[in-house]
Amino acid sequence: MNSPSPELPELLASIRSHADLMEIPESELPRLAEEIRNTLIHSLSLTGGHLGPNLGVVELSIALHRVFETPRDKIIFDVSHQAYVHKMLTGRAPLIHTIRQHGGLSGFAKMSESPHDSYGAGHAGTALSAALGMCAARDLKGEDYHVVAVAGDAAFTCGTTLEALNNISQTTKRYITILNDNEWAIDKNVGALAKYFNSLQTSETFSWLRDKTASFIEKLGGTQARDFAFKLEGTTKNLIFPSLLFNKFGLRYFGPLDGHDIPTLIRTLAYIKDLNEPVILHVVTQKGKGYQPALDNPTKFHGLGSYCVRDGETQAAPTPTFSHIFGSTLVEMAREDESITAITAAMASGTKLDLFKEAFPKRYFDVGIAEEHGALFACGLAAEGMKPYIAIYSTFMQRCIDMIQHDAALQKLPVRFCMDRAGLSPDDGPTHHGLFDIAMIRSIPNIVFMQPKDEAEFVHMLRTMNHYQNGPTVIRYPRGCGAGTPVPAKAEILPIGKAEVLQAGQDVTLVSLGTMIGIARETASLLEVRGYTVTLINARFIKPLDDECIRRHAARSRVVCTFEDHSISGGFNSAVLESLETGDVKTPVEAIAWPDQFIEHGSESILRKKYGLTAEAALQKIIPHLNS
Ligand SMILES: Cc1ncc(C[n+]2csc(CCOP(=O)(O)OP(=O)(O)O)c2C)c(N)n1
Ligand SMILES: CC(=O)[C@@H](O)[C@H](O)COP(=O)(O)O
Ligand SMILES: [Mg+2]
Repeated sequence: MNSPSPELPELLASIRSHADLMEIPESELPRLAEEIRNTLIHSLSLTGGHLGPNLGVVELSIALHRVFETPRDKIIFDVSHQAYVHKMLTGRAPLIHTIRQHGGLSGFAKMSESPHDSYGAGHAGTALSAALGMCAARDLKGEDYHVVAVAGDAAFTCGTTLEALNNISQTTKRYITILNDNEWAIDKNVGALAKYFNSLQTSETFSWLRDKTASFIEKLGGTQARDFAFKLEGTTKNLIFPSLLFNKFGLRYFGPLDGHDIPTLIRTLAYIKDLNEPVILHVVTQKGKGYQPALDNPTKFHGLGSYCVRDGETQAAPTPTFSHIFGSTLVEMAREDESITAITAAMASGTKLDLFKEAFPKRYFDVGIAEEHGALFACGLAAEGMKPYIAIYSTFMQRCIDMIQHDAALQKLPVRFCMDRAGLSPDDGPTHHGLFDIAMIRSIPNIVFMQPKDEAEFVHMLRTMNHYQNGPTVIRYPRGCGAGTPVPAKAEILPIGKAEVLQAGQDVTLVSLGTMIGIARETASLLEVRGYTVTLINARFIKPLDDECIRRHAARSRVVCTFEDHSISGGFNSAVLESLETGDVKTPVEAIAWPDQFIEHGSESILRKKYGLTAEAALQKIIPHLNS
């Protein structure tokens, strides 16, 4: 990615190091904040990205970088989708126009991108634990740098965050957590803690504090700031006892503070920086601050593609996506089947379970960013005769492997695991690609595991899942649309473990999984124009694999080629190889799959070409076997 860097506004352009940031008079920092906001709004209108979360942390990021000095001090962002401002303040403002573009900046903190990114992420609930490990390392090495974990309110719905909280005070005396509370996950945040945080914000005391703080703190500095911080803590402790919960975890609580008030943030951070006890600072921010369309629609502006700066309008994306079909099919099935329930782990919009929520609010559960809990909750529902459908992106389902194995499969509980975003998540990149789930799941006994070749087959598979009661079923499907096959009026129940033979030939057997059927079909055509005859199998089931069908066709071909949107390591190709070996079929096997490495971010077409997930690449692999 080497498009020229657009000109940056004056103050932002002047920051190449921490010293440059410190040169800017404090009175000019609000202007810097405005410059950063404008740059974000304009730059992301072209590239897309996580606009709302970043607009919300502009002042907080400035204050953090005024008080702490990275890379010596460590700032660890939870998810790190809100780290764009941090990137801009650590020498990467001239590259902000490359964010999420192939070869450009990552949309997340990334250790290999900059020494200022002390810890990378993409999944939620990692910051507090990783920061605690860093504190322990610092203490053991006898060093004295600061470690700050910055986590959103929804990160406090993650089990790992609560597990870290439970451990902090027994591990270190110097630990700083910032709770960035904007009341939103991607959709509205849920759960008891969200309610609790919210009650603090709306309390009269916080309004009083908000009014008083700004004028009061401006007059302060040095020891007066210290006094103020004590007052702030004392006031909130006495009046609305927000500190109670965190005190029980051994953390000293400060806040809630207005997270857009730079002087207050700087004074408070400077005060808590050297405390010899673990601290949590609760700041209240507005997701999307400074841009009306983002304030009006926090869910849309959490993360989006390109948009029009004037009104925030985006180009309509092609529909129906697999997620849409999932959401609407589930609603239809639930009209006839009252035992159907739906569970999301804070991804109602992304998975389109928002359709189900609207139709059947009582049978819909948003558990927060708590995939493991969601999966166990689904097991409980299934154990009591309900039909739970839990929709989770492939990358986040990684957290549920234990629940799928130990709880659902071992006990043959008919939980329906619906795995969206299986395959590439192009702009998010390696933290989000769903390229490992087959390897993780196919070794689990008692599982039915499938992937549809197109939209119509997806509906049949969802119906098949609903019918199947002998154990857990898993279905993987990709981001976006398939071939556009019309959704059938009447869904069929597919025979479990039976592949579909789309055409039969003698020379080559192509075994395709899911929407890779498009590339497999193209490969078949390229072979046919060269005079070869081709068998084309749509596998449908990863488990149970249709051994009989695949072995029979493979045995009479000169070469087999498998196609999957998954890592080569342990995936569908491995399943076919195992099957052929067990069946004593000696035909050579080629694979079109992602290599055994983390795949960077970038557009789908660039990545597929680069890594050879194309019909041309398949042909190159197959032809030598036919010439020999
Ligand atoms: C384990 C996991 N599940 C789901 C997600 C998807 N996700 C990304 S950001 C986000 C909401 C984060 O909300 P919060 O932490 O409050 O930060 P905010 O965006 O509000 O600043 C979710 C659910 C994720 N990144 N990781
Ligand atoms: C940061 C995060 O995890 C989500 O916001 C993710 O970027 C959403 O991806 P989709 O656009 O595929 O829903
Ligand atoms: Mg939030």
